Amino acid sequence: MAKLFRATQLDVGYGKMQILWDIELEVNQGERVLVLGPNGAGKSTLLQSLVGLMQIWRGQIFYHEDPIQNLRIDHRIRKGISFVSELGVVPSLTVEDNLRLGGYYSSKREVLQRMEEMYEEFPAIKEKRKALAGSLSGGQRKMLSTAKALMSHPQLLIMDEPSSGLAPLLVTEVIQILSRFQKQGLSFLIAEQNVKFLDIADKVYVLDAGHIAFSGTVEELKMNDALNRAYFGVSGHSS
Ligand SMILES: Nc1ncnc2c1ncn2[C@@H]1O[C@H](COP(=O)(O)OP(=O)(O)OP(=O)(O)O)[C@@H](O)[C@H]1O
Repeated sequence: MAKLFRATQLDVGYGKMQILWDIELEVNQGERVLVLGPNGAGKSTLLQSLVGLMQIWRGQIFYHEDPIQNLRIDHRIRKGISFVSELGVVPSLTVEDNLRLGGYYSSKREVLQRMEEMYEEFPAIKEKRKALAGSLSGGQRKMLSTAKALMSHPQLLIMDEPSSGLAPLLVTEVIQILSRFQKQGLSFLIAEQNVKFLDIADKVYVLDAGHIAFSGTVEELKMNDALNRAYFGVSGHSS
C-alpha cells in the first residue's frame, strides 16, 4: 500500500511540558487509522501538531513522502488533507456559504455539484441549508464541519473526537457516512476515546500518556492489553 501520510520521532509539548514522546504514525492510501486513548492521553495535541496548528519540538511529517514544511500555507497539501474542526465553521454565515468556503473549485457548477453530494450524505444539514450556522445544534454543527472538510475532495480526513457531544445514534450515523467515503478511496485519521470506532478501523494506535503503547490491527489489539492499561491501569511510562 502506498504511503500517504507519516510522522516520525515526534516530540511535542506546551511551554516546557512535554506531552508527546517519540510518536511514529503512518496512514496508507485508503486506510482508516484510529488513535485511541483516554482523556488527556494527548490525542488533540497530536492531531494539532500533525496539521500544523502546533509547533513540533522534534521529528518530521511527510505527505506522499515529501516532508511537510507548513501545511497551513501550502495549498497543494491543504487540498489533500482536511482537518475537521468546528472552529472552521463560521457562525455568521449560512450552512450553504460555509460549505462553499470548504472547496477549491474552478467553476460554480462544480461547487454546486459537490454541495449536493454533501446534502445527500448529510441530510441533517440539507434541511438547514439557508440557516445561519450559528443557529445549528451541536450535532448539526458537527455534521456541517465534517461536510465542509469533505468539500475539497481530500485524500485524507483528520478528525478529532467525531463522537464528542453526539447522541449514540448520531455516532452510528457518522460511522456509516465515513464508511461510504472510505469506499470511494478516502483515508482517515481519527482520534477518539470511543471504542465504537474500532468497528471501522484498519489500523489502531493506542496513545497512553503521550506514548504510542500499541500499533497494529484491531485483531492484534484484542490479543494485547495496551487498551486496558491505557484506560484502566497505571501507565507503565515514566514521564
Ligand atoms: N494549551 C495547553 N497548555 C498546556 N497544557 C495543555 C494544553 N492543552 C492540553 N494540555 C495538556 O496536554 C495533555 C494532553 O491533552 P490533549 O487535549 O492533547 O489530550 P486528549 O487525549 O485529546 O484528551 P481529551 O480526550 O480529554 O480531549 C493534558 O495533560 C493537557 O492538560
